Amino acid sequence: MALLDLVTAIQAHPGVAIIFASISLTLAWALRTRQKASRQLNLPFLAFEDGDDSRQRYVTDSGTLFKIGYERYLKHGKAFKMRNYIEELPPQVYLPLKYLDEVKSAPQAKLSFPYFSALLFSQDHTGMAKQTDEAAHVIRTDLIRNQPFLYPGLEAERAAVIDEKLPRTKEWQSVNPYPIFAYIIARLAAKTFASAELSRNDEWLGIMIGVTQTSMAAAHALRASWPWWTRWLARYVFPPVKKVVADRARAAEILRPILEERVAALHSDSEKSERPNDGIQWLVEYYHARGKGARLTPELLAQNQLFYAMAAIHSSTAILLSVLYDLIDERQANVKAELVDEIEQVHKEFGSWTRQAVSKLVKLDSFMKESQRVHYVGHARVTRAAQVPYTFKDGLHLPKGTMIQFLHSGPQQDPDFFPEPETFDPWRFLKKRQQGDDVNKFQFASLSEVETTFGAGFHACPARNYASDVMKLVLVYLLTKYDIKYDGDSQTRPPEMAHDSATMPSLATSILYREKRAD
Ligand code: HEM
Repeated sequence: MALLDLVTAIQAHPGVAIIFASISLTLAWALRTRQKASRQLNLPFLAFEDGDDSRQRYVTDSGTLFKIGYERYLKHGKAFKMRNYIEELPPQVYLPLKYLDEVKSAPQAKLSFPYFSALLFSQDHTGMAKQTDEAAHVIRTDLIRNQPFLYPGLEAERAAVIDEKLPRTKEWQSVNPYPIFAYIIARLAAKTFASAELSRNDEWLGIMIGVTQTSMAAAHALRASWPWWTRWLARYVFPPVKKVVADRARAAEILRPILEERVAALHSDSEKSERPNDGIQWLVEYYHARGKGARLTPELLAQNQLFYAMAAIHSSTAILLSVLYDLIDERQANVKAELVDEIEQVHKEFGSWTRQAVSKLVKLDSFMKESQRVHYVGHARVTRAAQVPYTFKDGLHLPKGTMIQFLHSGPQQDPDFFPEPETFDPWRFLKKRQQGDDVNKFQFASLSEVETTFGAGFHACPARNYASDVMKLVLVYLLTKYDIKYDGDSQTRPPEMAHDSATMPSLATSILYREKRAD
């Protein structure tokens, strides 16, 4: 509308003037609040100083800046901020380790893990499933309580799904591993966190594997083309957002009969021991115990299931693939043979892969941890956003909406924490375990201020021991049943992929596999 038309409309309809004035005032208020907020965040601003400080540089090369930020600020106990390539979000704030304890103990109502995701993924407008308190609670209690009983089922399912996706062949076969591993992990996750029948439902698995990608694509597309005050409309008309909403609705439809059956069984006089032991049941019983049975709708169950899929599938798949890339690297040939020996000895002793048996794979555990130290998946951990203005004990003030995180990658390469950090020492953590007074320390799933693969504090991943063991079960099968190598002349690990603070093992690399031959 041209300016003249606008003036005419305002003269003819005073109501238009009021609406126009309110929108202008709201916009001015929002702008002012944002400017005020950025003034209040009193931290040094880190930027590329070599002539290219473009937005694209932050997408592809943030790792370079993180190294500088670690040496210049974090190592000396100082926080810094840097541009967020998602322009509408506030600057990224990285904190030194001295703030970790305070962040760990800060209540969710102040420094929130789910609120960080809500901002990062524009969850209010894309329909992406948000984390609920009960989703985390159930993993923290029921998964941990039931974990030892899950191993026989997981061991069998792992063999079935790997045999299906990597059929035994005498000749080398070339495959792109990421989608295959994502399917394997998704099926095991569905068996644990949903139900046995859903772990064999390919439509369900497709939605669960796809949800992270479709949700992130929707957030990017929405932010690129929709001003924030129009985004509430997107779920009705914008295809990328409609896809997220449709998948969520379809997941709820698939769940409806299963939920009805589970709720009916609770009201029958069936024995508790006859009921399934899986994530759907844990959630159904969680609600039932609180007298909220009627409120666990298929939609809410779908939300929790989609959240589990986002938490479980790509994190495990990326680490699994990353560890495999190190295992088949020609520089680790002797180490691989030692790991196979360990696996065979433990299997001989235990006969099956119980939780206790898996815990005896101490060399594999050390190798996985060193692999993640050197080839970590993602730079940032312990991500939180300030739900209210928050001031640390030393006076550092975070305005409401500030997104904070710790630089997981910094300490991994720091000789003060890990001597000769550039050397890949497969037994680095095994030696630390043997030298220390506590053999439970320095394991793949351990937590400490520099062991932050699984976060820190109350919100640290409650499924970390489960996830670590599932990856081991898959690796044990791959190492003992298959020969695997890179497809191509080079038999060394390909470089990582990077996007903003995310890092991933190469997704473009192919591997060759065949049925294992006796050497
Ligand atoms: C290797 C695989 C995995 C990695 C690397 C991983 C990593 C993480 C990290 C970094 C956090 C945030 C912790 C923090 O900020 O302090 C987290 C939280 C969480 N993860 Fe995992 N995770 C993995 C697998 C899983 C699996 C299989 C599940 C099962 C559903 C799961 C469920 C959760 C839940 C429920 C939370 C939120 C906890 C809370 O807010 O209290 N994760 N995970």
